[in-house]
Amino acid sequence: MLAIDVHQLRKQFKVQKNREGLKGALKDLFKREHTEVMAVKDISFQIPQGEICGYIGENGAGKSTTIKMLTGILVPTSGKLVVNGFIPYKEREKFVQGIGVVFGQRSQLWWDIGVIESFRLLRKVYRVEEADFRRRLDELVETLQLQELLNRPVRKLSLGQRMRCELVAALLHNPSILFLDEPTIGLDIVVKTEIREFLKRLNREQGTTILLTTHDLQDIEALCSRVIMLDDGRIIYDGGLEELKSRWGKGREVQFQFTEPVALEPLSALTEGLEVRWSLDNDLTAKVWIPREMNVSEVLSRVVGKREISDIKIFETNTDEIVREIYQSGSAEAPRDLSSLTDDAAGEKEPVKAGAARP
Ligand SMILES: Nc1ncnc2c1ncn2[C@@H]1O[C@H](COP(=O)(O)OP(=O)(O)OP(=O)(O)O)[C@@H](O)[C@H]1O
Repeated sequence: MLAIDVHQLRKQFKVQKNREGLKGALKDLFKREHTEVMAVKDISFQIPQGEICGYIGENGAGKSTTIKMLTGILVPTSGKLVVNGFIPYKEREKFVQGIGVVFGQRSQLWWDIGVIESFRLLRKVYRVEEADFRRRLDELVETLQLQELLNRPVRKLSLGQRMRCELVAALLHNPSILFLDEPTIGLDIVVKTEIREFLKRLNREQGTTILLTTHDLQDIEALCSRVIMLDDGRIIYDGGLEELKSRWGKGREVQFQFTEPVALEPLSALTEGLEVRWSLDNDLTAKVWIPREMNVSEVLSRVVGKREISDIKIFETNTDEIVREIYQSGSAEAPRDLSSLTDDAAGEKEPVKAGAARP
């Protein structure tokens, strides 16, 4: 069974227009004018159980709107949507038992009471058996090292501590799908790494499916084998991270650590005739940028043997740059070019009841 199955999903928002001036305001009183904003434009994708998939795109691309539809908070304008075997907005009560949600910017914990009290309340909300709750809580508290925090009120926790508690809150009922919206936002690198490790382990040991929205491409690199990229409400890429890099990556950088001080000119002379770019990090360290189509060994062979080298590191193009590159090439060219990669084959269109956001 698929964890998430989406066909031709669309979300259109009706936005009220404000007319200018007093006259306009008076007219607005009687008859409001509306415009429509199409936040998600007929997207299709399938996510098998046990996958960690990154859902990325610039601000306003439609990520949150999709997640809200997938978690049953918003009703789609049209399209087909099955998550964990349920239609999220229709079968909400049964549906939420099987999913966990963490919104990095919002908390599902009660601000003024001890963390453990929030967990106990959530146990009741999700109707988890006491024994199961205890077992699960012990496990999570141990892995995320929350022992000392359990009796503190949430408002007294640091952001990193709070995020770890949010994860526990989202996982107490043992959901098979976890939706994460910017889970590492604002966290320092140590906590980010801890959270990534925890998510990897959760996926490996329990087979939890994870859909992850993030602006932090390190999250994607660390966790996701697949990336869905959204631009202006449409999917412009759906595929492997490696494939994304090889299609759009702009080359590699090799860093040399020399045993004796070096300067730019003699280094450039070594690679004369090759389209590479040298830069110095410090006296002993230099980097050379190599275009993707060139073989790294071509450059290495020119340098090794001529200079004494104590260390070599090869850096792949950073995904951040790739994404920027795709955006810059614009939604006009990129989607056409990438359409063969997206799983956007015209699925049957099955309109569902349009409606407003649920409270
Ligand atoms: N309730 C709403 N009413 C009207 N327009 C909306 C509503 N929610 C979102 N939009 C619009 O839909 C588009 C997509 O917004 P959405 O929040 O899904 O983007 P996003 O990719 O999550 O962006 P971000 O990274 O900034 O969170 C935007 O143009 C936004 O202004």
